[in-house]
Amino acid sequence: MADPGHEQSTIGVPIKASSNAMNLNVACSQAEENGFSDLVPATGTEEEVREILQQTSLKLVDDHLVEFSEALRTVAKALRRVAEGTAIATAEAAEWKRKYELERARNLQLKKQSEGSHHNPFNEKLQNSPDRVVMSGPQIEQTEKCCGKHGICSHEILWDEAPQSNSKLAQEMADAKKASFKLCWGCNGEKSGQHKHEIVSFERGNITTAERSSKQILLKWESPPQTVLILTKPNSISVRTLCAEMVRWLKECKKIIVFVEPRVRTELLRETSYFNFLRTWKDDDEKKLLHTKIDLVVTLGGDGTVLWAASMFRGPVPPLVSFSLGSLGFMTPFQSEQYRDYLDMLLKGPISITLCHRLQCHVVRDAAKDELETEEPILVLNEVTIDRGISSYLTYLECYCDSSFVTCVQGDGLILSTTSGSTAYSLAAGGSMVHPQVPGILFTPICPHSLSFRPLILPEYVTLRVQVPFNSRGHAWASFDGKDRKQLAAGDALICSMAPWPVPTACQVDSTNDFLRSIHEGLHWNLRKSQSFDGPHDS
Ligand SMILES: NC(=O)c1ccc[n+]([C@@H]2O[C@H](COP(=O)([O-])OP(=O)(O)OC[C@H]3O[C@@H](n4cnc5c(N)ncnc54)[C@H](O)[C@@H]3O)[C@@H](O)[C@H]2O)c1
Ligand SMILES: Nc1ncnc2c1ncn2[C@@H]1O[C@H](COP(=O)(O)OP(=O)(O)OP(=O)(O)O)[C@@H](O)[C@H]1O
Repeated sequence: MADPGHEQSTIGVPIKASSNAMNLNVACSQAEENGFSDLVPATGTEEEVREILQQTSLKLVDDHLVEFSEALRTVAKALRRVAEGTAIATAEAAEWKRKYELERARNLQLKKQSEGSHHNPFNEKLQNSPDRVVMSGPQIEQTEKCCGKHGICSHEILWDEAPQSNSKLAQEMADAKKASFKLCWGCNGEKSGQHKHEIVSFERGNITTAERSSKQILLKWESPPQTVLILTKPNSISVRTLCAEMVRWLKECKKIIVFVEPRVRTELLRETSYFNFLRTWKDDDEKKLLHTKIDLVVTLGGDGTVLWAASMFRGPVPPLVSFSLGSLGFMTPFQSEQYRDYLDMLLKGPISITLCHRLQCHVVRDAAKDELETEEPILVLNEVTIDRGISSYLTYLECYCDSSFVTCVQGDGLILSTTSGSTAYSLAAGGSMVHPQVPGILFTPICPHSLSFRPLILPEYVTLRVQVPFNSRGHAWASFDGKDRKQLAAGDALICSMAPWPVPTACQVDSTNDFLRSIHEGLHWNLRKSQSFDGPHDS
């Protein structure tokens, strides 16, 4: 009798059994092809093999579907990024074109005004030269230097026609006529109005760069400062004592309105009710408006207090004066013992300042439907670190710079640092020390598991994107100036670019002198005993 579970074929073979056996063979070979051969026992019964194959084939289907949907998601995101990038680039190019046309129109007008009445130094030089070239076509002219007030200085004054002359040089010049060109801005060069000054000018076809980093800046008060915010390192008796003394002096000798943190006000009031005049804020909304009231911020503590002060301002930051009451004090150039003299000087002005750039960081969760759906931006003065946190696996981070793939970080993590943060964690991870006025973003790996991964310094206008890919074994953790750890799961990304609000920090002397003094005194840079004169010499 036939097995009730099996139909009979016309030749009396149980169909299901035979097809099952066939399927089994096919499935076995498929499993082997897919690298699951070790799962199929060599001496297993048919039932055991079938069970394993059912599990593996289901697992395979599931895995393939997951992989496929992840791949689709990645492609969709990449397409969206490309589309956004193109839109931004097109808008920027249009804006530059508009500025260029305006500038050109202005130049033509200037040329008309000055024609006939104006000696062109360039032409004069040519006329006096032995190989005199008689210029024809549009006159080459020196326009007044326009520095940023009118947007880009794009005086494109190329001569369109060949100079006419019988001289040999003129003939050679005519033969080697310089091709005209145009420079277009296709990246985030002027994103969010960060770059108000001209970047590149091209006069007579020569590309000339304007200075990108600012020279020493002086801050001059137009009206006397009236409000000072004092921020202090917590749990330090010497800091609290100095704070109380400084508050009294500012109020009584300088008639200054003093703000302190709510914690500090409570502490001081516990000592005496004299400090009732101290101002503070009640909630986050009031705190957000501080920059509209405060003329000068004073910090009493170490570098951590400077970072704390910067983190309080999520937009513009008032000028910051840091008194050293910490151990290292890389960013605290003023000695607290002479605070009266320094404050006297600073309240009068002018103040030599360093604009310490900050990075603006956005976390984009994979769950977000839209790339623009980010969490509140976080501003850092030193760096944002993406590391493996408590995970014991290597971090696996995909990094992009604008739309270009940079690398995959496989190691303990990655530091994206400002130049003023270059002497902090980035330095410890092997990054360069960079003068704080150099505009740039440091890209420093932490313990990379690779012999060839060297730190990079990228230009300040780029946008960096660090993504935890779906095939990462562990999560990553982002921390901001060493604080506020945030977990980044597979698919999450951190987007980082230069923030438009630097921290204007008062210098003791100037930014270069302060920087060099800090690396010598704080970090003992290149400390070595001098070679003695005593010994062999070049004859
Ligand atoms: N391995 C490391 O060197 C390491 C590890 C973690 C954090 N950090 C740094 O600590 C910073 C947080 O500082 P904190 O005071 O809140 O923590 P903290 O008390 O742990 O101080 C870390 C040290 O870094 C110094 N520092 C901070 N900013 C600096 C800068 N721009 N240049 C030179 N030295 C600097 C501080 O003076 C302090 O000695 C982070 O932003 C990070 O740069 C460094
Ligand atoms: N006003 C504040 N409120 C809360 N925390 C603060 C404040 N000021 C500083 N901190 C935190 O206190 C810690 C120690 O401060 P800070 O780094 O200034 O002192 P330090 O460690 O003695 O000095 P240094 O960093 O020069 O060694 C830092 O982590 C900082 O973030």
